[in-house]
Amino acid sequence: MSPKVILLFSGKRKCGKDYLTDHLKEKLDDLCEVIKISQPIKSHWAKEKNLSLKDLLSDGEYKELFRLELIKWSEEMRDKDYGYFCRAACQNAADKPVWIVSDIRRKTDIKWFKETYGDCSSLKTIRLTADLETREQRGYKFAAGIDDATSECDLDDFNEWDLVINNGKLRDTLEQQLNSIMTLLPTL
Ligand SMILES: Nc1ncnc2c1ncn2[C@@H]1O[C@H](COP(=O)(O)OP(=O)(O)OP(=O)(O)O)[C@@H](O)[C@H]1O
Repeated sequence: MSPKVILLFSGKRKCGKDYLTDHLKEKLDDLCEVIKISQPIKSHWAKEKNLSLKDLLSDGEYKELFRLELIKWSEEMRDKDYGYFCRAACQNAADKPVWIVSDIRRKTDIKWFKETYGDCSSLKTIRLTADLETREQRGYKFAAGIDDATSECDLDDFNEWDLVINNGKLRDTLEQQLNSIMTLLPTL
């Protein structure tokens, strides 16, 4: 069964995607399922390449050895099938009225969700923003090849968000931020 509402969250590194979606999860509790598109990438790759997922996920030389290849492989998969990782992430998601997708990165991610669930679910897109100084205080440091790549920048010029939430300086309280998200939900 499809969820009633799918909330698609996006934002630059260290803007607080995990922070806000974790708190939203606490608030909605059993009504929701949190989905991370990035999660299946490594497990799919490990399976495809017959590698140990444990070794791949540990912070060792093994991971470094394959990092570039992993990025290249995931780009190739996306070129062939832009819904590949979205589909993989949703495949095992629990049957809950609300899905919180915490890390959309591309216009094609939004396109895939609209095509796949748009007829039966209400889709809402939410952009989290935070000023550079705040993000840096949270540990962000520009990395060439990552922060200037498509996966971090493709949604920078998307401007059809249902809701934009400031999570930097002069942000609302957490409760106000969560309430603004709740206004997007129908009565569940
Ligand atoms: N509104 C907030 N109040 C206090 N701390 C916050 C707030 N938002 C985020 N943080 C903190 O900032 C840090 C970065 O946030 P978080 O990990 O949620 O960012 P992210 O967007 O998921 O980052 P990444 O894209 O790198 O995974 C965390 O330690 C988090 O607890």
